[in-house]
Amino acid sequence: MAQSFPPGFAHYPLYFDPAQQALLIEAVKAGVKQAPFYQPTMPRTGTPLSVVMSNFGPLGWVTDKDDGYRYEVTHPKTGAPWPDLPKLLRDLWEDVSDWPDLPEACLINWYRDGAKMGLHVDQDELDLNAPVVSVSLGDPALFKIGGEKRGGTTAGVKLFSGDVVVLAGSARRCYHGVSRVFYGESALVPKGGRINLTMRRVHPS
Ligand SMILES: O=C(O)CCC(=O)C(=O)O
Ligand SMILES: [Fe+2]
Repeated sequence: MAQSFPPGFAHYPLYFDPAQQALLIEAVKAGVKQAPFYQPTMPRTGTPLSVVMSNFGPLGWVTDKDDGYRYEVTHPKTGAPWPDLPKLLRDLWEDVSDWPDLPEACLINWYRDGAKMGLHVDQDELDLNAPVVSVSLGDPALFKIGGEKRGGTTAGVKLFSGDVVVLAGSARRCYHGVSRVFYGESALVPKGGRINLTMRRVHPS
């Protein structure tokens, strides 16, 4: 049977060409010079996530043992504001989001060897109507998306460097995750692996 993706899910293969991907990597390198990757941990248990993270934008998504999932205006380790959202990402949002306001946060996930992301719903935002727009760079990954309730079947798509995914409508409230990264297949990310950039609105427009 054909896989079924929820309404509002969109995949734009190779939205960014290799030259634009290289520019995005330069922007990430500059960003993490100002706001270094840090090791996020799960609420309560303190278990480390397998990705390391940073953010662009006025708000950054962070998590740690004591205070859990939340948005912060400053980096949890340096206390400095997050770097500005790069123009290429702003332009992408304006092109594909169909939303009147710019995103407030852009999470930078770095998947190194063996990293993945369990099924979850992005739900720390005060408005779940604005879409989530995400960019894949570097190694390919298997992205899974199911329904609005936990459990049940998922559909899967292999995301390659330069691909963009939009979660709007129902898909915005659906469980999704990254079940594996094909580590070492791309040479784009200087220290290897996959970079994912996920833009979100936090406050209602
Ligand atoms: O890495 C991806 O493609 C998905 C990331 C994600 O779902 C998230 O950061 O909430
Ligand atoms: Fe997510």
